[in-house]
Amino acid sequence: MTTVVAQGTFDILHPGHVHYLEAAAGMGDELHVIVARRENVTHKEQPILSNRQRRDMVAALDAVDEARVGHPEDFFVPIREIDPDVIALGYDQHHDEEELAAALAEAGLDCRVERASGREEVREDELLSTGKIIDRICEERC
Ligand SMILES: Cc1cc2nc3c(=O)[nH]c(=O)nc-3n(C[C@H](O)[C@H](O)[C@H](O)COP(=O)(O)O)c2cc1C
Ligand SMILES: Nc1ncnc2c1ncn2[C@@H]1O[C@H](COP(=O)(O)OP(=O)(O)OP(=O)(O)O)[C@@H](O)[C@H]1O
Repeated sequence: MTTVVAQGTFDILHPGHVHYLEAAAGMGDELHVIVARRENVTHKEQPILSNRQRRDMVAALDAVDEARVGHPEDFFVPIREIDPDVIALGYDQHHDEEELAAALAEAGLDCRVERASGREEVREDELLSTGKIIDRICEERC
C-alpha cells in the first residue's frame, strides 16, 4: 500500500488541478490532499474561496481519497498523521525537492519527494490557472 500526499491552494478548480491530482494518485494506491490555509498562501493573492469550500471540492474529485485543510503553523503535523510514502509536488511549485527531502529525513519521516507533470493549454479557450480565470472574470464581468 503506497500512500501519496499532494498539496496546494486549489482555489476555483480547473483541469490543471485535476491533472496534478490524477498524476499524484498514479504514484501510489491512496491519495491524501492537504489544502493550504488561506493565511499561509503568501506567495500570491490569497484565495477567494474558504478553506472549507476548497477542501470539499478537492475531496469530491475521483482521484482523491481524503482531503483536509492544512495545519496553521507546522506543515509536518498533517504529514506525520498521514505518514505518506511519497509527497508529489506540483510541476510549478516553488518548493525545492532536495531541500524538502532533507527536511523530511531530519524530522525522521521516511518519505520520498516526486514532481508531477504539468498540463499545457492545448486549446485556445482553455484556462488552466486560477489567476487567469480570475483575470478573465474581471475583464468580462467587472
Ligand atoms: C509537504 C508540504 C506540506 C504542507 N502542509 C501545509 C499545511 O499543513 N498547511 C498549510 O497551510 N500549507 C501547507 N503547505 C503549503 C501549501 O500547500 C503550498 O505550499 C502553498 O502555500 C500553495 O502552493 P500553490 O501555489 O501550489 O497553490 C504544505 C506544503 C508542502 C510542500
Ligand atoms: N496546468 C496545470 N498542470 C498541472 N498542475 C497544475 C496546473 N495548474 C495548477 N497545477 C497544480 O495544482 C496545485 C495547486 O495549484 P494552485 O492552486 O496554485 O493553482 P494555479 O492555477 O497554479 O493558481 P495561480 O494561477 O493562482 O498560480 C499545484 O501543485 C500546481 O502545480
